[in-house]
Amino acid sequence: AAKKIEELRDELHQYNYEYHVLDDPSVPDHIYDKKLHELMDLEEQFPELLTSDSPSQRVGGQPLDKFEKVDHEVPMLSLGNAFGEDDLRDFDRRIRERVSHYRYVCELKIDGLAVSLRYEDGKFIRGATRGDGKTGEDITNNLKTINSIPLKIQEEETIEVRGEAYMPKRSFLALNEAREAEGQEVFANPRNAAAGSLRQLDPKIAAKRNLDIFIYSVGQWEAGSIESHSKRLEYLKKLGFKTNPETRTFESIEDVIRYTEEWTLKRSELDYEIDGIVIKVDSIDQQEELGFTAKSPRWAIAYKFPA
Ligand SMILES: COc1nc2nc(N)nc(N)c2nc1C
Repeated sequence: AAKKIEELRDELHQYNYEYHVLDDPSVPDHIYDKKLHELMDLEEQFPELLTSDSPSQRVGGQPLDKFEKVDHEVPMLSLGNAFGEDDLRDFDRRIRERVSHYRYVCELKIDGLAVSLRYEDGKFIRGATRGDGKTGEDITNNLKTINSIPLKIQEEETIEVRGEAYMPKRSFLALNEAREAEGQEVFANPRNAAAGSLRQLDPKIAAKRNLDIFIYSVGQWEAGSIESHSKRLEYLKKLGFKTNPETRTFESIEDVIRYTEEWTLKRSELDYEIDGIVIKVDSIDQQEELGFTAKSPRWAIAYKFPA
C-alpha cells in the first residue's frame, strides 16, 4: 500500500503542476479525480501513512481562532516608486553612476498580496503575509488551497520564495455577483478580495475563492550560484513554481519605458490586475554592489501606472 500511495502522490503532484502551473494538463479531469479519491481511500485505510504534503491535504486543517505571528528571516522590503518616464530616467542615471554594462529585467506588478513561502526538504511547511515587512501572519492553511502552490518541489531543498497572491478578475466578478445575490457586501477590487480571502480563519472558505499566485523571488542563500534575476525566475519555474510569462529583459531604460507604455495600454487584456511594472537590475552581483537604502533596494523600482 505504501508504494501505491507514493506512486499516486507523485502522479497527482505532476498532474497538478501540469494543470495549474503549466496550464497544459496531460490527463483529463476525471482521471485526476479518480486517482485523488483512490489516494484518499488508501490514506483513510492507512492513516499512519498520511503526510502533510500529500495532494489530499490541500483543503485540510480546522478553522483557526487566530493567526500566529511569523518573523521573516529576511525582511520583506518595499519598492521605491516611479510615476513617469523622467523618474525612470533618473533611476537609470543613479544606476549608471555606480555600475556599468548592466541589463534590466521587467516584471508585471501584480495587484495582490505579497506572501512568503517556506519549504523544508522540498515540502511546503509555512506561508506568511508580508505584514510590516519584519513580522507577518501565518496563513499556511489558506495558501495550501492555492492549486498553483506546489506542496512538494522538485528538489529536497530548504528555501524561501516570495510572490504575489491574487484573485483573477473572472473569480472576482463571480464572487461579487454571488455576494450581491446573498445580500452581502461586495469587495471593492480583486486585491481586497484576495486579502479578505487569505485572512479567513477557515481554509474551506479560502479554498472556494479561486486564488492564484505568481512567484517572483527566491532567497539569496539557496540560489546563490545563479547569477541573474531572470535566470532565478527560470530556476523557480523548474522547481515547480508559477512565474509570470510576460517577464522580459532589456538592455536600455528606453526599452523599459516602451515596455511600460505597452502594458499601460494592454493590461485590460490580462485576467488579473496589475498596478505597474517592477524593474530590476538583472545581475545579482550588481544588485549586491548597489545595495539598499533604509527601506528599499537601490537596484529595483516600481513604475506605477497613472491611476
Ligand atoms: C525585490 O523586491 C521586490 N520584488 C518584487 N517583484 C515583483 N515582481 N513584484 C513585487 N511586488 C516585488 N516586490 C518587491 C519588494
